[in-house]
Amino acid sequence: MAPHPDPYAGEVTPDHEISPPSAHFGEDGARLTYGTYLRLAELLDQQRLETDAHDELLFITIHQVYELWFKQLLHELEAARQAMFDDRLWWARHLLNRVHEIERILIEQVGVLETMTPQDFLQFRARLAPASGFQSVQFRELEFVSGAKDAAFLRRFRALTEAEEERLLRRLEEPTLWDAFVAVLRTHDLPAGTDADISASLRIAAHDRGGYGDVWELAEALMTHDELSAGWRARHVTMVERMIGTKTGTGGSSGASYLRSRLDLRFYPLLWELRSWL
Ligand code: HEM
Ligand SMILES: N[C@@H](CC(=O)c1ccccc1NC=O)C(=O)O
Repeated sequence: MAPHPDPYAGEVTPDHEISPPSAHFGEDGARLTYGTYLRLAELLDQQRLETDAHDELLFITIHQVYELWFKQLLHELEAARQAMFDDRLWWARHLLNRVHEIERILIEQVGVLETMTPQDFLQFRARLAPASGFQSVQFRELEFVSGAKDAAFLRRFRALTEAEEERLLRRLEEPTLWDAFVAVLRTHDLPAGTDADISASLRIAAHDRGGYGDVWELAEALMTHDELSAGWRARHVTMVERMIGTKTGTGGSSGASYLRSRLDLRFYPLLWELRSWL
């Protein structure tokens, strides 16, 4: 058999194949480019350093990437909540699986920031106060939507804009993922009037996966969201201890010991308790 010729061997792609002069697929308006679609001029102009410390760009970039993912997580969790109210359990699970993958990235990403040494961080740390991750509105929104509503955080925020305060107040009013899950139990004729009812219903679903497989898998997906959130808190605090030891935080808290006090937070305690009774 004749050897298969490489059609591109030794050839340079002609210019007309790189930039066709005529409109191609979907190019009618020819309005968008990579940069305009993604708003790169704006995005890449948002890293404004307070000092000339080398590592400050990394510090800002990491936080901005976190906030972009937080925005995406809120988008997915809102849709997952609606899917549960609509009893579209496959869609809720699909979205929660995406949430889990993003959350794994958020944990993994801590390692990038940890390549910064404490002494390099100290070159610009003092300039950050009183700013702190404590003031991340989207982080608190994620906690509220997930089920850990705590109005006390609104009072502890410094200098919330009106829009941010409105967003947090709305999150305090609207249903949580747990409320939506309880609605799913009811839709599937499982009692959910009290915590005791819910626990009993969870046991029924756990032991009858033929009958309640979708409900069980959804409970497990919420459990994974809870576990990964706890994982991020644990990863964050070990990084904090490595970076600043027992120093107080720029946000005015006791620092690592405040963060340690939040490690036991669980969004869905009934799902965790269930394990003891299976
Ligand atoms: C050098 C790296 C970091 C250090 C030393 C650090 C330190 C701290 C400290 C001490 C606190 C307690 C509040 C206070 O400042 O008094 C805190 C809270 C917080 N930090 Fe960080 N942090 C770091 C990186 C990050 C990153 C990359 C994020 C990602 C968004 C983040 C998000 C948060 C959040 C959301 C809180 C509030 C936690 C809560 O109230 O449960 N931090 N951080
Ligand atoms: N709270 C940190 C400083 C810090 O990490 C930070 C400062 C400004 C904006 C976001 C931050 N990230 C997490 O707390 C500290 O006490 O060193």
